[in-house]
Amino acid sequence: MSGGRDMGGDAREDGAGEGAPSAPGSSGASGGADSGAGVGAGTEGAAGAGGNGAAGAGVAAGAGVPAAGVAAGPTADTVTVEARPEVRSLAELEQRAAAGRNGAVYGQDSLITCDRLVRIFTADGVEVQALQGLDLLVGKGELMALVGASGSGKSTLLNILAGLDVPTAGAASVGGYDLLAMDAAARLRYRREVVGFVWQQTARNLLPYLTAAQNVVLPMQLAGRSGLRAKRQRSARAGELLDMLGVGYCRDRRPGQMSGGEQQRAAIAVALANNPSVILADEPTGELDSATGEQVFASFRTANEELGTTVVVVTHDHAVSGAVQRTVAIRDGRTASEVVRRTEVDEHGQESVVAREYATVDRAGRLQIPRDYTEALDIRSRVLLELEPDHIGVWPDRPEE
Ligand SMILES: Nc1ncnc2c1ncn2[C@@H]1O[C@H](COP(=O)(O)OP(=O)(O)OP(=O)(O)O)[C@@H](O)[C@H]1O
Repeated sequence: MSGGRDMGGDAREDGAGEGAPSAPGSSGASGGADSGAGVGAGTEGAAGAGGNGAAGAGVAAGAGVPAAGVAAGPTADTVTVEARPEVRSLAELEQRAAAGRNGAVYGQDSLITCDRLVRIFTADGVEVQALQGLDLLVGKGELMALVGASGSGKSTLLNILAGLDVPTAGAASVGGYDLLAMDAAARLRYRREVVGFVWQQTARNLLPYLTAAQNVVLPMQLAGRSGLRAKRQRSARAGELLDMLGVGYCRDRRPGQMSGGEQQRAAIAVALANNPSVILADEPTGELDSATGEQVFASFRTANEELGTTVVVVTHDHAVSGAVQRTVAIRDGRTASEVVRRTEVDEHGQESVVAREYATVDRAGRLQIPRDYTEALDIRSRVLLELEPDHIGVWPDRPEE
């Protein structure tokens, strides 16, 4: 992981600045002791910064062409800070356009790519913009969470990724499937073979008149071949999946004979039945007590670690959002910030998990400054930007003293 905006050593697990305000500038990551809301882009991600004479020039955002541009790199996690050079000639313009065309395609190495995704609902003549140009990349094998306030667009996004809903505009792909261009047959294949889904309501995940094993076999039957050998293989796979998730003893029980946690773990086995690339889960621990929720989350982790399945969980559960490698916060239909956790080993060999919060820079170069930061420094409509060799300073727009 390179670049990104280190918003403080202690990440706020609720993400998106939606939790309790934290003191801005406490990270010590920005330049200058009196820098206020200085934004310290990590030095790794600042390649190319300060490459021309524009560095260090104070610029009032919104007042003409800024001298310093912040542009998203090839992935949402890679932030390239570049000074915007003056255009000198037509030849240079052409050269830059060609470089753009030949550059890395956004999300080309990701399993899930959402590019400026828009979803507008119309109800009773009123338009609701549930997704407002959302960018998101998820790598193969990731275990990540989506968080955000109620109504921020999480379920809308998950339904699109599940192939249950179609975006109004933008682009979205999962495992090479273009979610806007699939015909009915491709959509069915996608939902059977590429994604698995776990809902919050336990009753929605399992058919009540089938045993746990029969529930796991069902998607394989729908997708698979007939014949005795295939039947035995399906049954064996159902048993293996239930065993792997710690609910093998429930294989002959119907949902009504299982606890909520057991049902959710069996539901994960159902979602895994056809060996999907990704499992999407919407509040899978929402109806469970914390101890049971932890067991269910452990099953997602097992699926991720043992089978390499990518897992995307929408959650309000802090135990879940705090335990994944990456937590992306959605605010007002856009990705706003993310917390990335890494295990670091100190000089005594002691391991600890270090969480850092990053602000998202979207494809147009827009950066959302968390509300508690802007409020703390009374930042309103504009800020001063200063491009330094290894970071960008963001300054409140105060009248000259
Ligand atoms: N089918 C629909 N018709 C009209 N508006 C909708 C529809 N589905 C969602 N919305 C609206 O879109 C916005 C985003 O809703 P969404 O369910 O995605 O939010 P959410 O972040 O999942 O919220 P929660 O955490 O409460 O589940 C909300 O304003 C919601 O009212």
